[in-house]
Amino acid sequence: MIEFSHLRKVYPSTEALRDLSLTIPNGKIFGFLGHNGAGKSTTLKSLVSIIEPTSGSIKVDGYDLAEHRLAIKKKIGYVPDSPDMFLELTANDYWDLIASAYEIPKQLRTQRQDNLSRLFDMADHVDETIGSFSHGMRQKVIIIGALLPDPDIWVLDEPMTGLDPQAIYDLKSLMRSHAEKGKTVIFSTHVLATAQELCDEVAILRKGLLIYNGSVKQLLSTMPNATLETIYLKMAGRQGDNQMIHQLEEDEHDA
Ligand SMILES: Nc1ncnc2c1ncn2[C@@H]1O[C@H](COP(=O)(O)OP(=O)(O)OP(=O)(O)O)[C@@H](O)[C@H]1O
Repeated sequence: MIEFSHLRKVYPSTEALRDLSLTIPNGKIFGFLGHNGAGKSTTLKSLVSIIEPTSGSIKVDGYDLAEHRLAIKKKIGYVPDSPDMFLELTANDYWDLIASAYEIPKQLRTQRQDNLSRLFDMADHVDETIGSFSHGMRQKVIIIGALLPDPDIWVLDEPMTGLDPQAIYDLKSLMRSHAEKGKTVIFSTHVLATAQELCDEVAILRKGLLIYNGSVKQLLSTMPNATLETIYLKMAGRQGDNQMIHQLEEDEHDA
């Protein structure tokens, strides 16, 4: 279980998170939704200790993150929002780094790496540099790296961006089966159909504020026949969206 308590993050020009409190249970797929700049990545980066919150606390299985940082980091596999890192390394070099940081026994590492690289169609590319890969292939390298230590907690920041349909399908299956084992899967996405299909619970952020936290089923039951997209746009979207779109269309027409 992960508990965020009164989390705030203030950057020099923005208050990215405003008093965020929520609990993420084990055994569920938990989605963070929100417009660009809403605070999703800031929340996930705080959980994986890439940034330090201005105030508030995070507990993982009852242990305070600030006091047990290293032990908690070892439980987490993280996919950042951009895969453009370590471009000069080969895929295999990158996974080497992860394997040594997480102290994965050699045989286990070989077995998991083989399985994951075959699943994600990367087996023929392990000795090529990450910089030579397409965006989707880079994303696959990062995903394989995050899953290599078989961490209990998956923290995936927009993990499907750039992936091909087969890889999206496979990743969704992996996420579902990880949650079914009672483990934790947290991800952010802008694709509301995916969130509706995959998430047990969601948090919707708007300009750093939590505006909904609860089950997707419950949210859908508030508006019969509506999709998560419709409900989300009513809660987090711009007022008068349709009016603005009509105005744009009219302006185009007049030009
Ligand atoms: N390193 C930083 N320095 C200054 N401001 C930052 C920094 N990182 C994020 N911010 C600001 O914090 C706010 C929240 O950003 P964050 O990346 O958490 O949003 P997000 O919901 O993940 O957005 P997106 O959907 O575009 O990825 C934004 O206003 C952003 O400009």
